[in-house]
Amino acid sequence: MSDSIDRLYQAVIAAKDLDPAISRTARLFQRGPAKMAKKLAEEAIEVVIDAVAGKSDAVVRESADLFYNLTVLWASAGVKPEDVWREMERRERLLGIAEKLPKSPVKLPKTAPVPVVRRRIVALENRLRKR
Ligand SMILES: N=c1c2ncn([C@@H]3O[C@H](COP(=O)(O)OP(=O)(O)OP(=O)(O)O)[C@@H](O)[C@H]3O)c2ncn1[C@@H]1O[C@H](COP(=O)(O)O)[C@@H](O)[C@H]1O
Repeated sequence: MSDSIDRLYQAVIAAKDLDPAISRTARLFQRGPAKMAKKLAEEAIEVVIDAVAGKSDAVVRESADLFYNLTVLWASAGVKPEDVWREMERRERLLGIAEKLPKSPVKLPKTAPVPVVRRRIVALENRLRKR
């Protein structure tokens, strides 16, 4: 999937300085981040509506529109896809570590200094399951 988004991002970068009369991307860059954000939000809502309605084909189409508008906003904000992939890999490693944390707090001998109470890292799926 990331290859497709990387290619889309390159296409968006290549299109942003084209004639706005023929390129939607150039038109979005001409109108600026607020318009880009509005389009992205609209697409996100369209994905939600179609998903709730059980229209999976429409979810596919609207998700492609969502990814397009997201890459446009990334480009405008100076974000590259690899920045996002790096953050996702960091979280994967972090959650991976969380998986290895003992489920119950570690029993420390009385003489040990009182540990700084940190928010226990709970794996994402556990958090979702508790909702
Ligand atoms: N991947 C996309 C892409 N996905 C979706 N869209 C556009 O986004 C629209 C979907 O948003 P909407 O549903 O809001 O469509 P709309 O209602 O007609 O739009 P508005 O009237 O609301 O502005 C589609 O109709 C497409 O025109 C895209 N436009 C361009 N790309 C790619 O971006 C690159 C640059 O293309 P140009 O912008 O055409 O130069 C190319 O590689 C294209 O393939």
